[in-house]
Amino acid sequence: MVFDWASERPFWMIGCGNMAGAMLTRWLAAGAPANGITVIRPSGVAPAAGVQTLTALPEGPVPRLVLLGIKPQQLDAVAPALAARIGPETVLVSILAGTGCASLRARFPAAGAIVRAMPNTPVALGRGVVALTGDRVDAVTALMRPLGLVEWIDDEEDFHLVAALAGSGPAFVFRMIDALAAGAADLGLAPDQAARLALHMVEGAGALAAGAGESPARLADRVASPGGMTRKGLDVLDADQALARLMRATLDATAARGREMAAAFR
Ligand SMILES: NC(=O)c1ccc[n+]([C@@H]2O[C@H](COP(=O)([O-])OP(=O)(O)OC[C@H]3O[C@@H](n4cnc5c(N)ncnc54)[C@H](OP(=O)(O)O)[C@@H]3O)[C@@H](O)[C@H]2O)c1
Ligand code: PRO
Repeated sequence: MVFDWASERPFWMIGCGNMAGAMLTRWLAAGAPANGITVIRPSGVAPAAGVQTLTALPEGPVPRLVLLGIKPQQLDAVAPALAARIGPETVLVSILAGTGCASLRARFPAAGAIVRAMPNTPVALGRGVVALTGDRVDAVTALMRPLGLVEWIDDEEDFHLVAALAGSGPAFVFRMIDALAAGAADLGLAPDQAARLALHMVEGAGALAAGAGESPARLADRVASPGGMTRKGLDVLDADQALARLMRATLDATAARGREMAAAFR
């Protein structure tokens, strides 16, 4: 199913910062009509040419689609006025981390459907991940398709972990790129050259893993020539499950904050 930009309007984007802006960038690049989207944000700064950008909700018909792209801390400032404009024909899609469907339903009781989405910033290139939970709306699946991999999550409780892995994940990879470059620089390479090598290596390795049809473990074995040098490095990562434990602890701390936010923004 292809998203029908002509009939799914008005389409309001409430907030259009780093994350919603990345989604908009991709939708426009994939052919969405700029005049089919209205952005509402306090700064009034148009995120792209041709996109109607307002500082307050527009007059006129009830929106078909609302993408909530504000921070969870801003929800209670935004919800009352927005709720008054939403009707049963409205599908509300929220990208707010740690803000459950029940919290959204309590604030937007008239909405026809409520979907939580957890995108990540690589959606700007159409190579992101968008996890979805809540009311299963085919049009939302179609809307998210141009952004990258779309996955529905059955149990909303899993969404904290999904958000940690897919939503926050790019930040962890960016840290790893920096750590690889810093390590090489510390061992003697010129820092700018180390940064270039680390970045392109990760880009190529990710693309290879995505297209290989083989597990990352198998691909790692292919790099580690018997009796060669890579195995010695893998041994450092694998000793006492050092990397696996670090990744687990990273995801655990991230998801725990999601649960904490869910408790705070009930
Ligand atoms: N960043 C990520 O990688 C990521 C990934 C997944 C989910 N998320 C979720 O995405 C949401 C936004 O995060 P972000 O990183 O994009 O934050 P951000 O860059 O700070 O964007 C927040 C947006 O909210 C707008 N805003 C603030 N008050 C508003 C109001 N009263 N009415 C309408 N709009 C208002 C801001 O408008 P102005 O720009 O005009 O000030 C801005 O466009 C969060 O809920 C977060 O959990 C983020
Ligand atoms: N960025 C948002 C946060 O840090 C949600 C996942 C990615 O809260």
